[in-house]
Amino acid sequence: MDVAVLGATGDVGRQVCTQLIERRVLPTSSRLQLVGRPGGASERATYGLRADLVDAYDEHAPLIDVALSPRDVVADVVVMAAGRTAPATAGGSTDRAQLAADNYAVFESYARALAEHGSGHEVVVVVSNPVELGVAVLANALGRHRVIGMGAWLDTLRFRSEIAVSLGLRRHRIGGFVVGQHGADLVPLWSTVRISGLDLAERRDAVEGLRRGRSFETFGAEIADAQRRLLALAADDIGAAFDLIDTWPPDLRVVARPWMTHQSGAKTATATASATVDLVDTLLDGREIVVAGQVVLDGEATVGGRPLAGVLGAPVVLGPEGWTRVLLDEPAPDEAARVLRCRDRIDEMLVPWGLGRAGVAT
Ligand SMILES: NC(=O)c1ccc[n+]([C@@H]2O[C@H](COP(=O)([O-])OP(=O)(O)OC[C@H]3O[C@@H](n4cnc5c(N)ncnc54)[C@H](O)[C@@H]3O)[C@@H](O)[C@H]2O)c1
Repeated sequence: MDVAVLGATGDVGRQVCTQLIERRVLPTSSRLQLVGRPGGASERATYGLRADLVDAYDEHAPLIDVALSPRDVVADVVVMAAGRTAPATAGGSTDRAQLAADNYAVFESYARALAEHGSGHEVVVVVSNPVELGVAVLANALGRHRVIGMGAWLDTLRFRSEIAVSLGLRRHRIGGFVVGQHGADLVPLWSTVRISGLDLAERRDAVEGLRRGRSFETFGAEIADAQRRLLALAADDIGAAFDLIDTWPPDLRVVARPWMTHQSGAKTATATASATVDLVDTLLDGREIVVAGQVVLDGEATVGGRPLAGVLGAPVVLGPEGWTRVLLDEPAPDEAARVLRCRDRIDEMLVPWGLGRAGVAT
């Protein structure tokens, strides 16, 4: 099985390539295709990255080659990590509408090329932001079951980690999913949280303690306030900003910590790549595993009694040919209301591209 990484020399792309080899997800008989842009710095760095990876991992590296045109992408799994990112500076614009305008052309060029020249079976893992736009564009061209955005899986892993830290447990003892839109508009589903070793009543007590009497009715305002406070603090003392995050409840930390990490200049490339490689590993493995991901829904799940359609992060079964089933039970009322608002905001973002709920091909 072969993997292509689009935007291989970017911060995320480079980490994805490194972790694919380092974690031995790709056997030596497979091929890793590094995809860059022709001409200039990208072309030079793509060849350079190939040489560096071979230098580092010669004994167990897969075959590594370079492609510089969307039509030359050949792989079973394609990781879309190309395109612009929000500036990694304190107060830098995180305007997803502007990102959408910038990255639409990148999504579209690869979607068209894969539809025309691909095998018809590639599965695409979308990392580039806005993840929801990337998923909509690629699903429209390739079919919705072959495209999954990794943002909801990364958010899910972060939610589990933050709960684990608060309870003094390891992450693998925590279950539960984050759905919705990647970024500040995510929906951590407390109703899906499971804690191994705790019965129903103990779990309910633990979750109530962690939520500190809050509901999602005020979550949007809490996030905006948290970001304002962090920006003010980070200007003089970034350490104090991270310390402040530690005092907040887990669902707020899930949004605030990666936001601050990106704004600190470090970006979130390592964790993003790790969650992406998890999904690639699952796709290559041949087994079906429940993950969360941004997918194009067509009424497979209902929330608040309404069938969900369009792009949304949701728990899905992922296997070698893409995602199949959606495993989303009716959430709690405040969660359902936030999911529906979030779905509407994604839809608004997609409408200018003709990819709102009404325009998404299924
Ligand atoms: N989903 C997530 O959780 C998550 C987390 C972090 C970053 N991201 C997103 O991932 C994307 C990459 O982030 P980054 O930090 O690596 O950015 P980066 O600027 O470091 O790298 C982007 C790379 O894309 C390449 N590129 C641009 N257009 C291309 C094209 N048409 N073909 C091939 N390559 C092209 C650039 O040359 C560059 O190497 C961004 O959209 C960012 O917002 C997503």
